Amino acid sequence: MSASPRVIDQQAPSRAPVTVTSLLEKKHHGEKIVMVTAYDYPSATVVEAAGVDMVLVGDSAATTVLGLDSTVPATVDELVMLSRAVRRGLRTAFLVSDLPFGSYEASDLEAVKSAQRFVKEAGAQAVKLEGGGVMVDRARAIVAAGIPVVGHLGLTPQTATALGGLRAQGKSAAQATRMVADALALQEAGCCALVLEAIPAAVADELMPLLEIPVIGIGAGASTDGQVLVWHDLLGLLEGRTAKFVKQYAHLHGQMVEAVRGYATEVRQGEFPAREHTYAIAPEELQAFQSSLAQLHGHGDHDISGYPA
Ligand SMILES: Nc1nc(=O)c2c([nH]1)NC[C@@H]1CN(c3ccc(C(=O)N[C@@H](CCC(=O)O)C(=O)O)cc3)CN21
Ligand SMILES: CC(C)C(=O)C(=O)O
Ligand SMILES: [Mg+2]
Repeated sequence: MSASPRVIDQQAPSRAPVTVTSLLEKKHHGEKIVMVTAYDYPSATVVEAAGVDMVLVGDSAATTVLGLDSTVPATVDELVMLSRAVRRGLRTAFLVSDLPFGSYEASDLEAVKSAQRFVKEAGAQAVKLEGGGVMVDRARAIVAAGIPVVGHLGLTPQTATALGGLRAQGKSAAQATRMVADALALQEAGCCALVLEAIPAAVADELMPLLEIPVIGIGAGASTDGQVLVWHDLLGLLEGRTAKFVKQYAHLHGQMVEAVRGYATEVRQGEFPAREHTYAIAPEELQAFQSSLAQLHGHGDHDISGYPA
């Protein structure tokens, strides 16, 4: 085989790369923005082929890919590795990487250093960080370093312990009012977009007219400029219950179990591999090989080809 180009490189480019500017244009034209998470090369090629606008390498990788029970343990090294793989599968979609818990909160310097790793090592086009308050300063520092930042308010899973669990946020007037202040502050700090997670739709409805940057919702109702879902959730790749905001567009877990069961059954019954999955050797080469084996061992009649003639 010659050095074969990646599958996606063989497709004719069908649209220009998504940029911060084109996302803003989409908002202004009232076109919904589609975002989805991806964590590796194959998932990236799928979301690219499906034409999504933004791809998030979420710290949800901790729960969806690594099997942990929260996003807190995710590290920059892990998310950089996954982001690099996703980058290789994208051509036009806009790549955002989550800054994991503990990689940006302590200082502006720490935040900028972490964000730079995603840009330099993985080719991320933006980073996302969770929270308002002092995190607005972290966002501003990263923007000042020339890296686009996506904010994230509402249910912020990295600080779920402080929020009293993975619970919808902004359900009190006080909380909702603070969220508006944080959203405006993140916008003022230069964020290029904002994610709103698990808040009442009516709160998002009130927030939308106040914001000029694209707002991507997950469990924030239908009025946001776009939606984001987790890859495993939308495809039904994991067993068990999902959050209220999840819609499953497929149930691939069951299909995958069936496929692997089929494989196991065929191996056990000797049906796989069949002849078409096996390599042939020229009869004269096989004969010569068997003769040399016979010489090595001093007697003949071995058939070690493994397959009946
Ligand atoms: N697969 C997956 N999808 C996600 O969206 C996701 C992750 N994993 N892991 C990291 C965080 C955790 N997230 C979650 C997880 C669970 C709920 C959940 O079950 N929420 C309750 C809220 C109940 C309440 O507010 O009282 C729900 O029923 O929706 C919400 C967000 C979002 N992120
Ligand atoms: C759910 C999205 C917004 C996220 O932050 C993640 O997947 O980590
Ligand atoms: Mg996240």
